[in-house]
Amino acid sequence: MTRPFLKMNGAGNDFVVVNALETPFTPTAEQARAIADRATGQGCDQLIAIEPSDRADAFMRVWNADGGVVETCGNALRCVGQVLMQATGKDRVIIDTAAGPTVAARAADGQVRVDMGPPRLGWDEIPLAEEMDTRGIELQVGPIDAPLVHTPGAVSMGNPHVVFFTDRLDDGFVRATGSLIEHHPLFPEGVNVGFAHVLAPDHIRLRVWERGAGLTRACGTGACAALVACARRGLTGRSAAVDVDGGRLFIDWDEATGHVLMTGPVELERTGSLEL
Ligand SMILES: N[C@@H](CCC[C@H](N)C(=O)O)C(=O)O
Repeated sequence: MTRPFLKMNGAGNDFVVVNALETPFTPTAEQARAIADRATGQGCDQLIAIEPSDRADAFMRVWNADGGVVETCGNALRCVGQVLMQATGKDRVIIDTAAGPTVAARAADGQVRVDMGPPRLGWDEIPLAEEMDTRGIELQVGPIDAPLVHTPGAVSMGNPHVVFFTDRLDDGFVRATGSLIEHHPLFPEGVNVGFAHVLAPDHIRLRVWERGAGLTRACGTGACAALVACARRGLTGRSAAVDVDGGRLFIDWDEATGHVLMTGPVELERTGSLEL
C-alpha cells in the first residue's frame, strides 16, 4: 500500500507526517523504525499521524525513530497545527495528543504558537522511581567527589524531561551523558535529557538527547522543560529565547495561567509517498 506523506521540520527536528484523517495508518514498531531510518528509509526523528478526534480538530500520534509510541512532540505540534490551519482556513486549531489537548495558533512571521499547557512538576508525574524535589534531583554524572554535571531539574511536558544546567554542550559529552541517563533506573518510562547553558536571564542555549531518537537538532518539549527548570532555579525569568541546533524557539511560562507557550518556525521540506 502507498501512503502520501509530508516531510516537515520544526527548527530542524524533522518528521514524516501522514494524514490519517480518512484512512487509518497503523504501522508496526518495525515499520515506523524503517520509515525513520536515515540510511534506508525516508529518515526522520519522529513519525507523525494526523488522526480524527471527537473533541479536537485532530489527534496527533507520535512514534520515535526507535519505533516506540510516545505521548507528544512540541515541534510536531507546530507542524501539524500549520497543516490543519492551512486545510481549514482557521487561525487556531485544537490538537489532541496522548498527553492531552493543545491549542496551536498562527504567530508573527509565519511562525506557529502552541499552548503546551501547565508543566507537571510532581515527582510521580515525571515520573521518577522515587520521591525527590524535582527542582534538583539526586543524580550526577562523573566522579562522586567531582561530578561533571549534577542535580538536574525534572519536568514533564506530557513527556518526561531532565535538564542539566551546564556549559558542557559538546557532541561527545551530550551523546555519552544523554545515552547513559535516557535509560537510568530513576526514570521508569525513560527520559529526554536536556543540557541547558544559561546565557542571560532571557536566553538559553540548549541541546537535547531525546528518548528514542538520540541527539536531535531541536526538541520543543525539551525547550519548554528547560525554561521551566531554569526559572524554578532562579537562573532565568519566565520567558526566554531558546537556541537549539536548528534555530530559535521562544518559550513563555505564563504567570496568570501557568501554561507554557512555545513559538517557533515550521518548514515543509517536500512531499512523497511511503510503501507499506
Ligand atoms: N521532538 C520532540 C519530542 C519527541 C518525543 C520524545 N523523544 C519523547 O520520547 O518523549 C519535541 O519537539 O518535543
